[in-house]
Amino acid sequence: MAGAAALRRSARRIARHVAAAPSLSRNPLQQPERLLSSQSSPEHGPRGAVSGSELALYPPERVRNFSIIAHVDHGKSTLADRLLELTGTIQKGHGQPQYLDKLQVERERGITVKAQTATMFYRHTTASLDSDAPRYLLNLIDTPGHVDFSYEVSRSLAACQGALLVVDAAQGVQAQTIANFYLAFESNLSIIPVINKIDQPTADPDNVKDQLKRLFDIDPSEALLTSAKTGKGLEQVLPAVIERIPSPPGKCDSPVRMLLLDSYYDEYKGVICHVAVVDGALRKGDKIASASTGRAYEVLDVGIMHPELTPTGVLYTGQVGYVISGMRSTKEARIGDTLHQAKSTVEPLPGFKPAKHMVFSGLYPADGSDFEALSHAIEKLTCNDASVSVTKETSNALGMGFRCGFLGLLHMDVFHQRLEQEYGAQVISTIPTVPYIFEYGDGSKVQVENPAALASNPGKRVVACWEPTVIATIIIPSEYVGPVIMLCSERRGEQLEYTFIDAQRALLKYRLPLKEIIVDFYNELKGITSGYATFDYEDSEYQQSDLVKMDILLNGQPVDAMATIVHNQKAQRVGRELVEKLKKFIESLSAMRKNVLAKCYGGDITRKKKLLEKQKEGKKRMKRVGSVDIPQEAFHELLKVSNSK
Ligand SMILES: Nc1nc2c(ncn2[C@@H]2O[C@H](COP(=O)(O)OP(=O)(O)OP(=O)(O)O)[C@@H](O)[C@H]2O)c(=O)[nH]1
Repeated sequence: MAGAAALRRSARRIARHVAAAPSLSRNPLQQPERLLSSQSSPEHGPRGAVSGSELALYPPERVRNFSIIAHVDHGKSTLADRLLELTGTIQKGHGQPQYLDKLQVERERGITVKAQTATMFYRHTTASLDSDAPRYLLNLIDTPGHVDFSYEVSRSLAACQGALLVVDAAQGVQAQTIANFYLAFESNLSIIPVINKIDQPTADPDNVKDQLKRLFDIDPSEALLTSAKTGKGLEQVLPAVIERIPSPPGKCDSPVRMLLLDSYYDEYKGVICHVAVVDGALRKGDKIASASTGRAYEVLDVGIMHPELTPTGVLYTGQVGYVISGMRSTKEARIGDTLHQAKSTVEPLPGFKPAKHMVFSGLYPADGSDFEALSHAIEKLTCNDASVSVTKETSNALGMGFRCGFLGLLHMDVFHQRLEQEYGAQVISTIPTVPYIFEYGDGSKVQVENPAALASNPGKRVVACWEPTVIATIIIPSEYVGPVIMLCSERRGEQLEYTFIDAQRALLKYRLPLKEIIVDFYNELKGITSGYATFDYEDSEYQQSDLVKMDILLNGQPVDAMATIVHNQKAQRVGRELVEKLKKFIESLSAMRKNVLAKCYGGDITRKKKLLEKQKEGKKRMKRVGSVDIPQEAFHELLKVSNSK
């Protein structure tokens, strides 16, 4: 229980960062119904054009840049929708919920993968309807909640001075609430707690207020109570943003200096960079340069996301928007780079820590002849997801392919799905692995991202190995503490903390080897806690470990794509399970090999064609290794075994 005191101590430090609530007399809640109505105006109609001279009306003191952060599914994107509607940025009932989740994969999975920015214009009125009431330019950044994408969150926060910390009124503080709170806290942001989903029958906002107080020392009176579903309480949100979040700092008279937040490739427009203008102003036609490469560019187009790209010809100090400058590839648009007025010397902005790749996997074309097509698809997709690392590799089993580094398993899965959906690529991915470090007898050390690569040093004797670890935070109802502790110790975890966040729920902190959590840990955790556990992790140091390489032989031949590195004590068990599973898959092949036309007596040629096509498809999804055909699914299924035990 030692952690409770530490949590309280850090909470006291935190209190300073939680934005103080305005006094009631200043509280604009007194006019809820008016503020709730859409604020679209002739100047800034929904999706309407915005001119540069209009943007000039928003000096830094009239700008607020804020993120919405939360545990997954606590309602960030829905809240963002409501705020966009409230300000007339999108029309009410536009028929597309979670408007800012634009990717097909985001819509299908109901998760946010990419942070998205939207600029809104808002008249802040606290008294009667006052046409002279000051107008504000608000930049809202909706961020992903899943742990794999916390890199997106930390990048987004760099453009913000404040954050709405959304907490589900029934579920309360969860693992990613804590992680995201600390990200915002460490970025010195003003934090506005928003207790959302108060319409739910099981909502218990008072309990959530207690948790916020206990964990983060947030004064209960500072929390806003909302339902993004019914609209209740939403009228408080934007006034709180204006009153509690500071305006962006920056020097209006200095040469332009901006932070490159994100970039992506558009087939028609080329590379589009999202930027936060820190100092000065940026105009179409300006010459800008990259602080990291020194290359100069001409600004061809500049504008805001309102919420689609809206050209304005200019961006002023403190504003967030986009720039198109003739960059040929997103490789030139390094995220975290400083762009500045060409021929001026400027202090580069702090930028970001580079993305850390936690999981590596080989990606191969399902049909070897599709290598060029896969190469093209990966190149295109990495233009829009720069957090994936890619190097070419060759496998004797699968031919030519790529070794890719991902931020986590979900990220890997999403990348895989996007390759299939957006580029029609059929991909086999090998068993995911984590970056191990091996030391050889001659004192040299190597980072091993592909287990098969260990074999390429046959003359070298391994004398020591290290594996990456994470610090995992798990929140569970207290009756599940026993099984969760057992699960963590089975996964070679070391307990660091055990506290209670309220009368019913416990918080456990464990150091766990990354390998032990990358697949199936979360599923198992959910399974043993009836779905109540939430889980988050941050990477930690390497620890020395007793690791061995395990090869799988088919007809006596090692299949390099199935090689894996496992803990010595688990090698036997994992090996047996892998082989049993593989056997099952290979046996099921006989069904695909059979004469599919055997039962078609005479008749319908189209039916026969269909059956043969189906069989051809099935065969296409197999890889011949030695004299054995392996279905594509086998690779996918095997990875689950190799990592789960
Ligand atoms: N009852 C109720 N449901 C809500 C409310 N706000 C959001 N939801 C629902 O909660 C679910 C998750 O909402 P999202 O807005 O996608 O949550 P999110 O935090 O953006 O999720 P990620 O992007 O995956 O992190 C959706 O089914 C919403 O319709 C609310 O105030 N009340």
